[in-house]
Amino acid sequence: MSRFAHPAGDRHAEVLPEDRPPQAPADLNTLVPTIWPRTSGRVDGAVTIAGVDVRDLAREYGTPLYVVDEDDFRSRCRDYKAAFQGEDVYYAGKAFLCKEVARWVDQEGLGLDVCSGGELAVALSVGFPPERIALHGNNKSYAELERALAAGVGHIVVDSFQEIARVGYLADKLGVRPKIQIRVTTGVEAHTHEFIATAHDDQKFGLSLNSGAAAEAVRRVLALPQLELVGLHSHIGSQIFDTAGFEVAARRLAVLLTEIKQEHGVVLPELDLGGGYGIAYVEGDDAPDIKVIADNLRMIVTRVCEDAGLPVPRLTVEPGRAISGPGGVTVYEVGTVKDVEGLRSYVSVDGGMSDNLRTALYGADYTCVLASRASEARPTLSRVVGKHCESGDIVVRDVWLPGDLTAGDLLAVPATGAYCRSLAHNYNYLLKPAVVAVKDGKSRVIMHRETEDDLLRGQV
Ligand SMILES: Cc1ncc(COP(=O)(O)O)c(C=O)c1O
Ligand SMILES: N[C@@H](CCCC[NH3+])C(=O)O
Repeated sequence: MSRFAHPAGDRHAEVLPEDRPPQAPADLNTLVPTIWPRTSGRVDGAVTIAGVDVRDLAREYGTPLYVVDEDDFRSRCRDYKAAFQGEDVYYAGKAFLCKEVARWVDQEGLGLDVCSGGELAVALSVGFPPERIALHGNNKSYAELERALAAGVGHIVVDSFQEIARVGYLADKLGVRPKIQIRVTTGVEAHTHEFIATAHDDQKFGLSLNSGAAAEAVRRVLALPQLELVGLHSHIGSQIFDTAGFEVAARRLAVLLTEIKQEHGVVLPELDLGGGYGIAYVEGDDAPDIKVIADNLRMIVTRVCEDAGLPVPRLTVEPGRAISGPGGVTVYEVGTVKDVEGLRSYVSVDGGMSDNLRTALYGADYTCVLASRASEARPTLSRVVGKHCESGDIVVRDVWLPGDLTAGDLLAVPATGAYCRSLAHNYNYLLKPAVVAVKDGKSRVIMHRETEDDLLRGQV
């Protein structure tokens, strides 16, 4: 739970003036380990990531800048692989994908979840093995499906009756027999922001268990011999801390597996429980331990299936945020500092809602530190804002920053490795920042900063 959470307990609720943090932390220079990349620290007062000083990064590549700690990313892939040993882990590319990240995911032996033709194109462009790719999406086009089938993508996760017909038609046309999972809406009300909960009935994803649509989808897929129905899929939402929702979903899917066996005599070998594992954004956020989640999920599915006399299916999980989020840091340069008497200090940086939409979109919590030097100046309650023409353009809603903060200082916002670059946009024609990977004291660009030529290309 966030330090600044609303008393009602909704971590995404608007922070009201009376909810302001009661007192400043004793030391503004400390990097709280749970929210910074595994290799970060301070040297000479400045923040370093993987041994690289953020001042050098800002000088060499400019700001705003996304910094990705390669070892942090890879180590989290390994953590998931170890926790789910014998099962399948697919990285959800929507969290953050580029060619280099696709290579890391491939080298670490994970699968890849893509949900558009664009994500698929990135993966295929670096030779990501198609059999380890799963294609998701609630409105996959004929072109996207055809490309995926032609490439030999390992799983298509079907999301509607129309799509089942489309895939059936295309499989016939191409002479292939794709593996199909059915995305099931389990009716679980995940404890997260409304916009990122995906398993209650009143939303766009999946086929409802309650209404019988999921069971009907099973019938329709089984009726098409050109499709190989291999399993069920559920994704209950994102940034979830409370593991109970995963367990309820797993139980409900296992019940459906039993019903499928009774109705069709078919035993499905796979169960995909999706992603959604929360990460710490601010001090006090208590991210679930992946080993505990893995053990619980396995135990529940085993118990339900054994009770029903079913073989235990192979599990798949699809973490996105939990792999790329913690290793990412955004570095900004301070442009102006404006004290609003009796309220707070407004610190404007050179990016904003175009490089991190999450605060504006979900009221998400972030924190930040002065990164280019240490300071013992008096802590000042501050709001870090961007440079967009929008008063909701907030990067960090409430944070204590040193009172001597000034133009030219660098701020670093941790835990921005997921859903920041991937949600980036060009509002006000700001340029999407570069992404730099750091490792063993070295840095390299893995996504170039956009240029004005990029913005003007395609305009007449
Ligand atoms: C089907 C599916 N799998 C995996 C994910 C990844 O979620 P997260 O980044 O929260 O782990 C998502 C996004 O919420 C999703 O829609
Ligand atoms: N974009 C969301 C997560 C969406 C997950 C995809 N279904 C976020 O930043 O939290």
